[in-house]
Amino acid sequence: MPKNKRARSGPTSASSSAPYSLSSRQSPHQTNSSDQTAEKGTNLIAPNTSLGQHFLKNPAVVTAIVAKAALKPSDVVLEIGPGTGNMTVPLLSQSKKVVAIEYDTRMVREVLKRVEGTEHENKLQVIQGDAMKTRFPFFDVCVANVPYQISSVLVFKLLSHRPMFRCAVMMFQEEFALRLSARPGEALYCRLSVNTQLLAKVDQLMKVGRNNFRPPPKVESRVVRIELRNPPPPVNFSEWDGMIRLLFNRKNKTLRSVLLTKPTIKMLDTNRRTQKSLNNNKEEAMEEDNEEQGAEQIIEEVVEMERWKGKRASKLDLDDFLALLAEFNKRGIHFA
Ligand SMILES: C[S@@+](CC[C@H](N)C(=O)[O-])C[C@H]1O[C@@H](n2cnc3c(N)ncnc32)[C@H](O)[C@@H]1O
Repeated sequence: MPKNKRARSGPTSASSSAPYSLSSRQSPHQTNSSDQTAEKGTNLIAPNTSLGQHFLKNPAVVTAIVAKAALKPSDVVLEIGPGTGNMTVPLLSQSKKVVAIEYDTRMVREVLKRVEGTEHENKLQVIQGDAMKTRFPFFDVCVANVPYQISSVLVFKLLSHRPMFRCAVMMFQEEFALRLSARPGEALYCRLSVNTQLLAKVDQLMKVGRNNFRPPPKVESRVVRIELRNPPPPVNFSEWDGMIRLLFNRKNKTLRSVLLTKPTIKMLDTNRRTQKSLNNNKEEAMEEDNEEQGAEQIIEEVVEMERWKGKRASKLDLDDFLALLAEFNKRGIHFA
C-alpha cells in the first residue's frame, strides 16, 4: 500500500469518508436480505466509500456484465477492483485466468478466501496495489467496476496499454460514461470524448440503477464497452492533446477567438522556434525566422479557411480535428 498521506483514505482524491452503512460485526441476517444475493458466501465487509466501495449486490446485473464481456475459455481477464469477488467468481468460471488488482487488503483477503478450495483457486491471481500505478499484466479482456474518481486515469491507462486487448467492459458513473461516447453538438461532448474516440470505439451497454449496489452510490451508473482502434490513428498524441486541450477550454468559442489570444500565440511561437531549431541548425533557423510569418499570421490564415471559419470545438468531429492539426503542422505550428 502506498505510504503517502492519501493511503489513509485510499488512493483516490475523494474527500468524504461516508459512515459505514453496515458494521463488519453485523451478521448477514441483520441486513435487508435482498441486499446479499450477489455477495452470498462473503463476510459482508463494511464498505469504505472513500475507496468507492459500492458492491454490486444484484446477481442479474453481475451476470449481464460478465455476458457482455463475451469471454472465451482461453481468455486472461484483468479485473480492476474485485472487491469481495462478486464478479470475480463468474469471470473465473468463463476464462482461463483472472488477474485482479485490488487496493484494499481486506478485499484481497476476502476475494482469495471466496475462491479458496474451489475448482477456480489456481486460476486467480490477486495483485494488491493501486491500479493507477500498477503495471497491467497481459490480458485479453478487462472487466471493472471501479471507483468513479479514478475512471479517467484508468481509461487513459487502458487506451495506451500494449499489446492491444480485445475489449474492456467497464462500469462508470452515468455522466462519465455518456461523455466517453458523446458526439459533436451534444452537451456532454468534451476533451474526454474526442481523446477517447480518437483511440477507441465506445458502446453504451446498459444502465445500472443506484439500488443495485451496497451501499447505493449517489448517482446512476452505466456499463460501456471500449475497443481500441487497431491500427491506432497515425497522430502524435501529445501534440493532438495539446490542441484539443486548448480548444475545449472554451469549446463554445470560435477557433479564432480561442487561438488568437496573446498567451496562446506566444506559446505557439515558442513551440515553433523550438521545433525549427530542432530541425535545422540554429543560425539557419534564425535567418529564416526573420523572413517567415509569425504564429499569429499562420493561425489567422488557418482559422479563416472555409472549413474552419466561424467554427467551434463543440461542433467539430474527429476528422475536422485531425485535418486542423495536419494543417497547422504543415505550416510549422505545433501544440506540444
Ligand atoms: C465499486 S467497488 C466494486 C467491487 C466489485 N467489483 C463489485 O462489483 O462488487 C470498487 C473496488 O475497487 C477497489 N479500489 C478502489 N480504488 C482502487 C485502486 N486505486 N486500485 C485498485 N482497486 C481500487 C475498492 O477497494 C473496491 O473493492
